[in-house]
Amino acid sequence: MFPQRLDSGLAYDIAKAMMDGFNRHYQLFRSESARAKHRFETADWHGQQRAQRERIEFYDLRVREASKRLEREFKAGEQSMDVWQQVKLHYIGLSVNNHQPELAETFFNSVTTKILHRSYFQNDFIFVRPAVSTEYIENDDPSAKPTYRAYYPALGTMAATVGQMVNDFELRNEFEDLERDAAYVVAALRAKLGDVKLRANFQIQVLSGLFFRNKGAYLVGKIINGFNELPLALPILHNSDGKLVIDAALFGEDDLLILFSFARAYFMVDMGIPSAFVQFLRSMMPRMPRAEIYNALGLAKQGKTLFYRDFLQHLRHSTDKFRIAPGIKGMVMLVFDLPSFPYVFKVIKDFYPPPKDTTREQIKSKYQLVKQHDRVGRMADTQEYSSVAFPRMRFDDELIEELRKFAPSQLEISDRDGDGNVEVIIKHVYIERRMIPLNIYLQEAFDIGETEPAAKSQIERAVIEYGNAIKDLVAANIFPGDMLWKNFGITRHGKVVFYDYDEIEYITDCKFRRVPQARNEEDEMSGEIWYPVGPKDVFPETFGPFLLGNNAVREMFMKHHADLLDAAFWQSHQSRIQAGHVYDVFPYEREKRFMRLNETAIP
Ligand SMILES: Nc1ncnc2c1ncn2[C@@H]1O[C@H](COP(=O)(O)OP(=O)(O)OP(=O)(O)O)[C@@H](O)[C@H]1O
Repeated sequence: MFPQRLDSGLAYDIAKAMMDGFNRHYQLFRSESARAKHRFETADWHGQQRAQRERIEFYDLRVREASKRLEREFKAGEQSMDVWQQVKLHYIGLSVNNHQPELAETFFNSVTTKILHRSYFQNDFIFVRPAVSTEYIENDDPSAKPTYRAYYPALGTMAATVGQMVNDFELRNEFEDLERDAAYVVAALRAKLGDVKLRANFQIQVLSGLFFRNKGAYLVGKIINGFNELPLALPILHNSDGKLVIDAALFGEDDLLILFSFARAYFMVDMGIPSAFVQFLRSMMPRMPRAEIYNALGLAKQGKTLFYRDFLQHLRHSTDKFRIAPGIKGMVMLVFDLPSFPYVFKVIKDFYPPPKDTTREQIKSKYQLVKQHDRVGRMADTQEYSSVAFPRMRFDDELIEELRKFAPSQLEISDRDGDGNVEVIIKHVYIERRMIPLNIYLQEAFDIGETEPAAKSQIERAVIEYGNAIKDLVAANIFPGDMLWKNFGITRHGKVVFYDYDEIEYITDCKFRRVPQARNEEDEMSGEIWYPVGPKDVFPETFGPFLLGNNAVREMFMKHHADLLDAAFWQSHQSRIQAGHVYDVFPYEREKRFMRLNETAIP
């Protein structure tokens, strides 16, 4: 029932306390993100990674704080439905002039569902879709930064403008040679645009917050000329003397999609009006769901909320059925998908056959580790959901049987809300981007015939990228544990990404060993492992037989990545990480780096 009158003072107080809780959350989130600039300037790389990790926890802490306060001060959980209806209306009123109303609504949903018993809250009490618009929000405070700045260069002043764009961020460090770098950017732009005529509206718009991640800072903007818009990102790094350089110029949607990929750590950006940042970024990457843009900006709860809304809408407007995901079934995870929807759903099974020796808690902690770790473009991000309800009629019977058999504790089939529609309710599920499993990708090439040029280049790409993926993971202190092809997927951009986390370990926790010399002929001939193996022991020489059964694959692997079969490779990386070295991770190809231009200039 819609309340006719807002007559409960208590409802207002609850709404106000909730909004205070949200504002406190966003203020802390924002100042932690803004401090990334200082960490970048002082080359505090460990601090940057720690902050990236810790910021993920902020949201849940603030939700817990706010719900405790509401219980303590207002006995919020004992209030009537009428009061809660009014709380929501007051909250909408308080959100109208807020600069992050969409986040405030999500915060309201989190706190409300925590306080009210699940069966008690209905959609009337929470925001199932936005109530307050995020269009045209501006901060009228004269001291506030605008969301983006516009520059109007002429042909002859382009390099000076690029310099100005960078200087406007007022980074404290000196540049090695900003004029030179600006000239590189302009040359790269010329090469990209060719001889285009500059139209009256020619301009460069630059988001006013720098994007920080690991050891990099990124200027993000777009070039507008006539009806064309070209996305742009300039990575700024420290050189070995602590001076700054623009390392590359990234142009176009694809380069930006790789920079903002779901397989990387979230950015730190000082944003007054996050929805305006999202709109700007979406105009550059129209195919990237808003949910993933919010995730990339570190606003993961908003990402989760939007993903779920997109998913429900997709369900309403599609007719296909959920099915067991193509590929080799997991021993630990039961994976299913909806063909028309580009994500997979992963449920932890109730039991695991040997040699798997793990528990639900351990598996969850590995997924959590990946969430908090720098994913270096090589590990898919997952969203964790509990009690997700799907329409039963959209489920393939074979999939229901599979769930009944392997994950009965996670499955409920019932008409939970009594509306006559039977639902499949899954207690706990991870959702992540769907990729083509690498074993399937390779098999496609084998089926064409390994001598066919198209198949050959497909195998080559897969094997080289697979090795590169493992090497990036190693640099980030991750040992994948299970390196079989089926545990990696290939993305739309041809990047190989790892997605099977249950056996993941830190490189620094592993013991990389050579296989000992056989003691006698019997040992040598034995098909069994005759030497003692500790729980964290890894024998890289033994990877070959599992991975390299196919000749074409073997040849390519040995050409590019034979070092992965040598314990010394792993040991040397381990020592570097132990010595505190933080590796550079580039979300763009080496060929794009300006450094290469400098190198070629050296005789
Ligand atoms: N993101 C994804 N995109 C496409 N397919 C996927 C994805 N994640 C998993 N799969 C499919 O599901 C299968 C099982 O997934 P996963 O490897 O995560 O399970 P697991 O139980 O941990 O496996 P293992 O038995 O190797 O430990 C994969 O082999 C693959 O075929």
